[in-house]
Amino acid sequence: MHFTFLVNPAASSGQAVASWQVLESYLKEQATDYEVRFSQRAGDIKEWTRLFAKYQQASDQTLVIVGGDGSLNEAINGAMAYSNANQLPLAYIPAGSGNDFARARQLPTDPVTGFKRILTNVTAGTPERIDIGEYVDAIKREHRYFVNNVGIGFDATTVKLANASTHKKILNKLKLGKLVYLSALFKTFSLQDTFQIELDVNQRRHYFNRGYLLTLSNHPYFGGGIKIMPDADERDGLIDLIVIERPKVFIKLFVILAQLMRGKHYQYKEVHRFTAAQIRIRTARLEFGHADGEELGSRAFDMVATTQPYPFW
Ligand SMILES: Nc1ncnc2c1ncn2[C@@H]1O[C@H](COP(=O)(O)OP(=O)(O)OP(=O)(O)O)[C@@H](O)[C@H]1O
Repeated sequence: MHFTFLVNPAASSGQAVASWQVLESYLKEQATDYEVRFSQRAGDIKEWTRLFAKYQQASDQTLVIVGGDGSLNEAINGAMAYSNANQLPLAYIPAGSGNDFARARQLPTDPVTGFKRILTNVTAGTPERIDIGEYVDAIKREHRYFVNNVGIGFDATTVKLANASTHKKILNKLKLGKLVYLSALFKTFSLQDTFQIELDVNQRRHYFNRGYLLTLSNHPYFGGGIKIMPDADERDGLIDLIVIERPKVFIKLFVILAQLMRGKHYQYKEVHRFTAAQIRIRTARLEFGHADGEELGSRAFDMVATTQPYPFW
């Protein structure tokens, strides 16, 4: 049994390297047959996974991604770029700052415990099938997969501002990464405007004039541990969507967001929740978007989103 580790040394502002070092000592101690590659830049993990899926599917080699949600997103997009028919099971050890995918699957954060679990599943030959999201955007002619969420509006603007933060690296090193998002969040309140949304769900069309936050998801979590859709199920083969409109009275927005943190936001008329096999989303004006925390830029969207099960060790 041979393991190939793809490590993103930039994940969690460099802290992923420490996770890898802990794991590597264990691998050496156990005389595990392994090799490791460190990504040099964004895109490496996607390309390496694509090549791995292409050339090594039949062998007893296991690919293990060590990084955050963005690294896993790259791996899925790489694996799916090669083949839809014969999916390459992926193993994943969370070492990012948000780690929402790991949270949803209750994966251990300790890399050695995580690896032991992977080893057990690989030995038994039983990968677990978990939904991954997929969308096709007609405006950008874009086809992408995501492991957690796609966001348009509020959360995407927060991602954009947090990534642009000049203090991100330092605060992450001090384990104060949440402050970056908190400060970006406050800026978003002053910057984010409302936008029109048109949805097609189960042969019905829905219009929202005061769209503020739109999140598509495979599971309950977004934004590094916030349960935005507590009832979303990552194994039901359905895609989950929430739209929050900005209330006419601005202060109510804070009430809704505060209730969101307690999982009690569905009661408000500004909160709209959908689950379906397929959802079409159209927005008219330019809005920021993100997929698994990776920026999609500022654009109008016309996307059809679905899910499909994917094998993970
Ligand atoms: N060597 C590298 N240098 C810089 N960026 C890289 C490198 N390798 C990969 N990346 C990019 O780093 C970004 C962040 O990675 P990732 O999402 O895994 O970590 P994170 O942001 O700390 O975790 P999370 O998404 O769980 O919060 C991704 O966009 C990925 O493409």
